[in-house]
Amino acid sequence: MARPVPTIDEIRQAPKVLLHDHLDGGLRPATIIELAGEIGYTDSLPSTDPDELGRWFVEAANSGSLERYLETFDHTVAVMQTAEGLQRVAAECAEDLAADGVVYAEVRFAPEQHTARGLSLSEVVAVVLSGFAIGSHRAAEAGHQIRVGTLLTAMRHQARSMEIAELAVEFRDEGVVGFDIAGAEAGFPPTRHLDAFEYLQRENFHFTIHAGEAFGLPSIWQAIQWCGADRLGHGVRIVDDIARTPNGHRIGRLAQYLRDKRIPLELCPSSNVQTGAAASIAEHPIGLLHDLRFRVTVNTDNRLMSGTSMSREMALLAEAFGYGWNDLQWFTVNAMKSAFIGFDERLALINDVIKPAYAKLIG
Ligand SMILES: O=c1[nH]cnc2c1ncn2[C@@H]1O[C@H](CO)[C@@H](O)[C@H]1O
Ligand SMILES: [Zn+2]
Repeated sequence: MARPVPTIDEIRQAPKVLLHDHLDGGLRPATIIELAGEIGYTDSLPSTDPDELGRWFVEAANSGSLERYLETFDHTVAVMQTAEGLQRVAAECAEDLAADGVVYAEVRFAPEQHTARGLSLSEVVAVVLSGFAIGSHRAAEAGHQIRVGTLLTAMRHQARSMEIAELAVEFRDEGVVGFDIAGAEAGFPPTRHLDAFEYLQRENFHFTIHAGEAFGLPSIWQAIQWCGADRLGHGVRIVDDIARTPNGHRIGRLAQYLRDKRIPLELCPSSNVQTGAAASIAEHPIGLLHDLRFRVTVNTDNRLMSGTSMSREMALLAEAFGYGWNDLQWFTVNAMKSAFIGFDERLALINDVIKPAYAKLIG
């Protein structure tokens, strides 16, 4: 008899690892409303009822286009402009992830978007880091251990990536573990930011690049072969380089390279359905990429805009593809192996936290 698929409540109890989560895409609706009140932004909000506001974000983000999806961030970014606001949002992020059973998370945000009310880039980074520390501490007191690493994002349509890369390196001993570029993909190839990526490589630093989400193989190819990305944010369109044949699959050279080099794909199922990168969860290329043993990881992207959590993303996949605990452990270990913290720390989390917990679940 087939084993029942794990339920969301069971999955919440299992340790999970999240590599792709945006700080400005994960606010609690009630917090947005309170922060808006403090800075005089209330009249610009689509609703002042938390439940209604939460639904508004999901519906507005269900646009089928990345550009329209990204417009919803105007409201979250607007209320993340003060030291207190940023610290609170970061602390709640750590608490929410920990309560969902995430034991290690890399959370990203773009410092350049949070200076509208006079904070400097360094002040923005410092208060977010302190917020993560506060939230992780509170989570531990509530019985949930979490470690949060920070990624600094540069916006790909802007020209500040070198400055943000330097900022990331400046804070490397304070909790910033990597760098990223995000924003609209079509028309803004990663090679526009080559100087920043070359600088990061010279500094022996880590970076991921949003690529292969709203644009296809050329974007992925540039991110890996020109820019030297350690991981791919989404990368889902790598399936364009895989053809079904009567006997199996023909894997093109770029896809083969990613698979051979174990390049991690930060896949975000619900987000991809909302932006039109996948038709549905059941048709999401993660099924094929998992079967072909690419280095697949499961991520939330934006919990607010997708009305989701790490446990929910895993539960949706378990339901759609019949995944059991072995598969969920595989995704989790893949993610931990691909994290930007040191090898010793990754190994300790795999051996001391992840594997013992899944051993019990697998039974
Ligand atoms: O899936 C995505 N693709 C590209 N850009 C994104 C995605 N999600 C969020 N952002 C962008 O990243 C900024 C910093 O966190 C957000 O403000 C948003 O504009
Ligand atoms: Zn993203």
